[in-house]
Amino acid sequence: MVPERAVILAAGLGTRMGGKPKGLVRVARREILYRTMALLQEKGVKKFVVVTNGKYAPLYREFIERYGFDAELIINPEPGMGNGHSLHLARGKVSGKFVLVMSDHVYSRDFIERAVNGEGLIADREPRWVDTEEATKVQVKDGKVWKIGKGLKEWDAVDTGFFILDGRIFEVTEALEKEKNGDYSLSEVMERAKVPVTFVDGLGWTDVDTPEEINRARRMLVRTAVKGTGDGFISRHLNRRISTRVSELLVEKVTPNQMTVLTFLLGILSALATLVSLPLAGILYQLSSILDGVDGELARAQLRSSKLGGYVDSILDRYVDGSFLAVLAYAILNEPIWYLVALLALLGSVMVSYSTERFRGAFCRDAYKEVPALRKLPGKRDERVFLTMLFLLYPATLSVKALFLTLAVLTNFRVALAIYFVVKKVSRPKTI
Ligand SMILES: Nc1ccn([C@@H]2O[C@H](COP(=O)(O)OP(=O)(O)OP(=O)(O)O)[C@@H](O)[C@H]2O)c(=O)n1
Ligand SMILES: O=P([O-])([O-])O[C@@H]1[C@@H](O)[C@H](O)[C@@H](O)[C@H](O)[C@@H]1O
Ligand SMILES: [Mg+2]
Repeated sequence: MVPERAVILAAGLGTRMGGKPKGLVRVARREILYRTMALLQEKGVKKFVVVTNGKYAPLYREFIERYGFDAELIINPEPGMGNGHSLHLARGKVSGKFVLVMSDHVYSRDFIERAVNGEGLIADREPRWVDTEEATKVQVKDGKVWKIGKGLKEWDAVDTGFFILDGRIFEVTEALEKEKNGDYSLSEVMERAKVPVTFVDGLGWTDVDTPEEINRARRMLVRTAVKGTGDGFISRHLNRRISTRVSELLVEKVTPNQMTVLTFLLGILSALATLVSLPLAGILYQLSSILDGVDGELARAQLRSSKLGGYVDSILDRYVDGSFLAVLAYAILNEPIWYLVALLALLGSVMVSYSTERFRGAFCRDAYKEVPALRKLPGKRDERVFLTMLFLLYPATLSVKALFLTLAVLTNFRVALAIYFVVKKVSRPKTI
């Protein structure tokens, strides 16, 4: 059960960041704290307690009001003390289980979806986006924190700055308040409390302490924004390597919808280019296919995914494919039988997408997740576009006819197999 409360430690002065509230630093066009609070809210957290300092309180208050978060601000009058004291100040504001997070950590959706179901300190045994030299490291014994700190020589995992705790933690902070006169770190609290450790390994999260680490956080968000299923062979092994780098360059400047329109226009340009130069048309078509992945990456990295955006993007892709094949047939073919083949290629290209989208309409599920066999079938859009480019690099009527014949057979055979696999899956008892 996901806790309904979350405490956010945001009382630090951000000196390594040039003296600014790190939770309000924007990465991929969103404040760090917006992303964390919005994703936690999506998972069921209803109320937030933000512990900040007197200098940054007005800025956090404006931020909370602007986005309408149900959040209470607590002022830590001594931000120069350890952040364990900041946690202690939240005592009495939360009861039962609660989430505790750092304001300067950037978490991907996948990470939060896993972490909110954990217990105790969420630790990563395969940290991909932090400098382990700088990170807080944890030695785990019997499933609990045994030792914790940045200087550990031997360690089992890295502290992700994400915790699922309960009221008992304040017994430990109470004791440390007296022993340390209020100056102690969160790490000391966790080591004293011997909190349980939950491993969430290898997912997207990072700690932002310096301006350089903003770039690392941006790269993490984009690289982990690649959609899970549905990518074809060319997309997985070629297109995504390029599109994610383009997304990194654009993620602070371009919205997903702007990218959708740009990619559509490039696709239409590639169709018109078939009237001028087949090799150029093929290359532009492949370029538009690569960039077609950017709008989705931007949307997921910027937390701006929308059903409407995906809907429009899918329809525009069909028009690009239809226009390209139609203009290519008009430019090169002149025999009725080959117009028929071109028509079958165009129909098949649209039906590949329709067959999986109709599955979603009928069963409200993702076809590639429900019927894994579909992922192995060749003929997805990224593969078709790449194949088209290859055929058009040799600009001859024969290669165009061979292309249309290949697409007509490939796409319609794939649709037939898709129907077979779906029928097989649905007719099996207790499947969908
Ligand atoms: N007295 C403090 C010190 C830090 N923090 C919080 O604990 C997290 C980790 O601390 P750190 O990365 O050190 O943040 P800053 O102290 O702001 O950074 P700096 O050390 O560069 O000043 C941050 O979310 C920070 O806001 C806190 O709540 N109370
Ligand atoms: O590096 P930093 O942000 O100053 O230190 C932080 C620690 O104060 C915190 O206890 C831990 O949970 C975070 O992961 C991070 O390591
Ligand atoms: Mg930090």
